[in-house]
Amino acid sequence: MRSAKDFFRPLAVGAPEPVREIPFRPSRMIHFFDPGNPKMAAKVGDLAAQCDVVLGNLEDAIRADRKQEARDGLVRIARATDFGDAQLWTRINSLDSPWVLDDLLTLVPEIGDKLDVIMVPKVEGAADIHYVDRLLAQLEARAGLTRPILVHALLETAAGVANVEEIALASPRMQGISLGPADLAASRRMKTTRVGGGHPGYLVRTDPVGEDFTVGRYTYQQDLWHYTVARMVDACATAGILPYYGPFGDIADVVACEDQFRNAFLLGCVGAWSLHPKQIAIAKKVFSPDPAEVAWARRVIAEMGDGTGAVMIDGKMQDDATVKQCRVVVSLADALAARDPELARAYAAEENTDA
Ligand SMILES: CC(=O)SCCNC(=O)CCNC(=O)[C@H](O)C(C)(C)COP(=O)(O)OP(=O)(O)OC[C@H]1O[C@@H](n2cnc3c(N)ncnc32)[C@H](O)[C@@H]1OP(=O)(O)O
Ligand SMILES: CC(=O)C(=O)O
Ligand SMILES: [Mg+2]
Repeated sequence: MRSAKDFFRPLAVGAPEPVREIPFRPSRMIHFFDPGNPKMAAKVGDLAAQCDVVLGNLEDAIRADRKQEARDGLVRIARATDFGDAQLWTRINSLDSPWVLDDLLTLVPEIGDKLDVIMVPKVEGAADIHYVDRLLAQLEARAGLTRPILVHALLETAAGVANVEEIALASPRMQGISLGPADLAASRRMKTTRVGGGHPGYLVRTDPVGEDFTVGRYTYQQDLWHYTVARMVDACATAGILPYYGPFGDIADVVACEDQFRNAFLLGCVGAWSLHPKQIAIAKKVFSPDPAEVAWARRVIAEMGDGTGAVMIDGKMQDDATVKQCRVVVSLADALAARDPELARAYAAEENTDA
């Protein structure tokens, strides 16, 4: 581990200064596209207008014989597209794969000035981030980049979860972490065959009511991802970086997707992945605080004055700690409204109703 005083020094001569704080940029949905798929490539401009983040995926879901096509496609798209306020991210291949070196050696010099964040899959510990950190610094210096490319880790191995705190703190480049439930399930030897979401077999059951154990008992399905998401959120909050739920693979089930995203939102995540255009609106809805909640939070802040002491509002006790929660909601709402005029109008309309 680097000493505290060296932490913010560039890792290569001529590399840009590391950032001291991760900028909060709206990232409610990280929309995945295959840059080698002409149909998807043609939609990237439109997707950038609707999404906070568009991500050119080079890793899983891109066939081995199409890796180069995807990489070349991403270079073309990045150069040709005006992304407006949207961020451009990529997911490179895993560090043990035969493709990752070409990914980095191509993308940083060719489009390093357009890439905001590089997502690194299957991160197992701080050493993986340190490797990418140094290599990026060398490549940035050679390419003459003036802004560091940030790094996002994908939490999808048992070792990664065991080391999530050190991963989050590994470098000033660390922008955030996403849950990767599919690979994580395999790594943990979970007995599921899904990409995220719950499982009807993972449940608790009420006690028996008589001698027959089969009657009169209710079951409640539990969230398979609660522990990991909560741990990831704590690691990210401690490190000052951003946590995300990952993908929900049952594209048709828009209802369960919304539930899974909302659990993550309530636990502290700032966004989730959209794998299909249908999931963009779900993420936008879920990860934008509800207008009524925002109006309530503003009221609590206003009525609490300097933020200390205790008051009753509509029968509910408010004190310093509820004001802090309300500030989280309001500052997120303000940041999102600054980028999303439709949301700004919804917040303003709710304020006017309330007044
Ligand atoms: C576990 C993990 O690692 S998750 C991350 C890796 N996986 C991914 O990135 C998957 C990304 N998504 C996809 O590849 C696709 O959405 C699939 C394969 C799941 C489904 O694709 P399709 O069968 O084509 O879906 P569908 O027929 O509903 O598509 C409707 C339209 O949306 C387009 N579309 C589908 N997904 C996307 C996308 N992610 N981005 C942009 N356009 C898309 C299709 O090209 C199609 O376009 P068209 O109307 O011009 O023909
Ligand atoms: C997101 C991802 O890569 C996974 O779930 O494996
Ligand atoms: Mg994966």
